[in-house]
Amino acid sequence: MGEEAVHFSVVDAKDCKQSAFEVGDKTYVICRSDDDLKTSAVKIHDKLTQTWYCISSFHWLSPTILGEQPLLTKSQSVIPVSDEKILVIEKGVPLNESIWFLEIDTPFVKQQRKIKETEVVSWSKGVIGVGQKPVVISGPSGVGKGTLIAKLMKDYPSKFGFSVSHTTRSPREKEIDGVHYHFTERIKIEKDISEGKFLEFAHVHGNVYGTSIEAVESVTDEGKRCILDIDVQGARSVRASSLEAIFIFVCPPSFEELEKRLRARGTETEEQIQKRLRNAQAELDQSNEPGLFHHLLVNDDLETCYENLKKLLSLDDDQEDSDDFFNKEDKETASYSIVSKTDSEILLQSETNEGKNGAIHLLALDLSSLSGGAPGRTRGLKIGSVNSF
Ligand SMILES: Nc1ncnc2c1ncn2[C@@H]1O[C@H](COP(=O)(O)OP(=O)(O)OP(=O)(O)O)[C@@H](O)[C@H]1O
Ligand SMILES: Nc1nc2c(ncn2[C@@H]2O[C@H](COP(=O)(O)O)[C@@H](O)[C@H]2O)c(=O)[nH]1
Repeated sequence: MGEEAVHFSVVDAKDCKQSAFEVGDKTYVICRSDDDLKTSAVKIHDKLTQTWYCISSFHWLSPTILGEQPLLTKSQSVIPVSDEKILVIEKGVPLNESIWFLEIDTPFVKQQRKIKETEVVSWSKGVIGVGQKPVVISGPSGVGKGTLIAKLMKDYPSKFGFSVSHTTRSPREKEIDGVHYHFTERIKIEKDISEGKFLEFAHVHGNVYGTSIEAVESVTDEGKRCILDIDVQGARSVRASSLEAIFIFVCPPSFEELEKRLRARGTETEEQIQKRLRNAQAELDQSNEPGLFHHLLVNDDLETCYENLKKLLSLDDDQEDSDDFFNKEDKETASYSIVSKTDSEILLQSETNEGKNGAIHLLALDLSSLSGGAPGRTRGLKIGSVNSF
């Protein structure tokens, strides 16, 4: 962007310790929590019912605030970017720690509001770049999903990361807590699910299995492509979520061969094997459903199937994550204020980062490619330096 193209329009950006914004029929106040002055609190005023939702002994008047919350710094710069999200820039931290969105009416928030029957908002950390799309692998029990994924992890340890699911089933011999699964109690997983910490969950073969938002995001944050091994119900839920992924269904060469593999694995009782085989038929029936899986792979000969899986993954035209900007320039503490906004771009001005000749450092935050990450992260931010003046 050239010098002449820089316009400072008057925008509704609040730059202070407490910010209030009207979006639709509601006013959102972002402020410090009374209990812990470093964390944020959100109060919501509904103009239609003239009701305040803030921490209260009446639970229906306390808003539910989901997601990891930003630590409040000396001040924030805040502006609504759409009817769905408010952008919050925290000051005095490295830029890649400073960009947050308060989701006020995204599909995820709408869904949670219905479930909880109260006001809900959700914090989501802004992340530069899109990362590679996660890969969801489904297929009947015993078809070889785990075997294929293990080979991929062994051959490409720096490229792929496994989404470690939670389950209420007991560990098998050689299964390690935190590596193969997070083995958990039903009461604990149900509480976490009700608090919106899970991307998806399902009752599978008599146990609860679920993918936490953290399981997926921690892999993507490491710069790796996340692999999910989940059943068809889970795949369906992820398909309906904001997470954009590649969906692969692994089929057995025959039902007889599937049964043979399941028995040969020797990890289930006869009763469990029968249950898994019944569920296998139902899963196979859904594998061709339009709009569910992008690819079907037959796992007959393991090596051939593995080669086909590798081909599918390398053919995918995902963009590489580009965090060059942060690597080069902005690991250091920065304080940026919002100075102007268009539909797709926000201009930020550094307060501390003046150039040698006293020039003001400007950054353009491009919101045009925001893509659905799992709730908890807003990926697809692009950022670039604007000519100083
Ligand atoms: N192509 C193959 N040919 C023969 N055996 C195979 C093949 N692929 C996997 N197996 C074997 O089949 C058994 C089941 O494989 P695996 O545990 O990977 O299945 P899975 O789909 O992950 O099952 P689950 O959903 O129950 O976790 C294992 O003993 C594995 O070694
Ligand atoms: N919906 C989900 N399904 C999951 C998850 N993790 C695993 N699974 C599926 O469960 C069955 C059984 O697994 P097992 O380890 O007991 O053999 C298998 O189909 C997995 O794909 C999850 O987080 N969500």
